[in-house]
Amino acid sequence: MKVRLAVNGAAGRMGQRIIALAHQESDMQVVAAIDAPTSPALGRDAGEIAGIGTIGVPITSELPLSVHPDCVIDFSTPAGTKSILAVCVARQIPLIIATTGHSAEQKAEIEAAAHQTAILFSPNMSLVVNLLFKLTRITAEVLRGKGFDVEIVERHHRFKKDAPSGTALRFAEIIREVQGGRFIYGREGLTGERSAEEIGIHAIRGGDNVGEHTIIFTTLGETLELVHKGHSRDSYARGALLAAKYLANRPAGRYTMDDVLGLS
Ligand SMILES: NC(=O)C1=CN([C@@H]2O[C@H](COP(=O)(O)OP(=O)(O)OC[C@H]3O[C@@H](n4cnc5c(N)ncnc54)[C@H](OP(=O)(O)O)[C@@H]3O)[C@@H](O)[C@H]2O)C=CC1
Ligand SMILES: O=C(O)C1=N[C@H](C(=O)O)C[C@H](O)C1
Repeated sequence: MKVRLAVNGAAGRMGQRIIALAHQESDMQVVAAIDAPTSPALGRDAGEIAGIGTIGVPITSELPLSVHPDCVIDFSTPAGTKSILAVCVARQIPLIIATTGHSAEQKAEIEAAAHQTAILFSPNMSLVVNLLFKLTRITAEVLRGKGFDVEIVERHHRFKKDAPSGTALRFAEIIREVQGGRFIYGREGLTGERSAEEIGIHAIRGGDNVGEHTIIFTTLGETLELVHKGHSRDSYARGALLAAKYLANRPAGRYTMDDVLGLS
């Protein structure tokens, strides 16, 4: 049985890679491709937009009622997540939310929706970034109370709409869960000396960088840096496809990339 996949944000950078890589999988079939109601890609074939030739799936502004996917992957915008979340809840379709930049209120809505359908919500679908979440937690536990300052630096392409990245925020949350502290977004002016509880978060934007994150643990005399550098969006896309195979036909509930990757 093939996993029937719908993609939200299908004409975007990630949506195109999802469609291209899913098309290569013998056990997957792209059955729907959704994008913004204002998208110039509406009505065009999703495979052509993704650069792989026609696949017989037009880009639409909504999930057609006649199409029944086993799973939806969302790489869009917070507004795009809101629309597809309502559809997936109403139609009981498992949903992978890879979009970032949601408000606290929207994150709460996503968590609540997991009571009604299967939801996997992760700011990063890469295997090794998810491993780095674990390594960061271990490092924070070992260095807790030993006088280390923690700062997080992320770099992304000039087109990215949200800052800091969802992944940087997740790293910061992990530090705060282990050590306590408060987030400081960049610094400017007469800030005074750094206080021990600060967790600095810094966003660099430029060029075509597909994503880099550095978690800096620094003290008087030495520094430890944990670094991930993405080279291609395909690392995120492959993780999302693995997640779709895992989530298809699961009952309602909140699932994580740790479940998918066996990192729990
Ligand atoms: N979790 C992860 O591993 C990763 C997450 N991301 C996140 O995924 C998201 C998308 O990234 P990226 O592909 O680079 O961005 P793009 O801007 O290239 O793609 C987003 C797509 O969503 C479309 N869109 C906008 N509004 C809606 C809507 N209401 N319904 C459906 N589609 C809509 C956009 O259309 P239009 O351009 O016409 O507005 C665009 O085609 C971002 O939030 C990014 O941070 C990215 C990479 C990895
Ligand atoms: O917009 C991107 O490109 C990325 N966004 C995600 C994030 O905000 O964490 C993940 C990855 O870094 C690429």
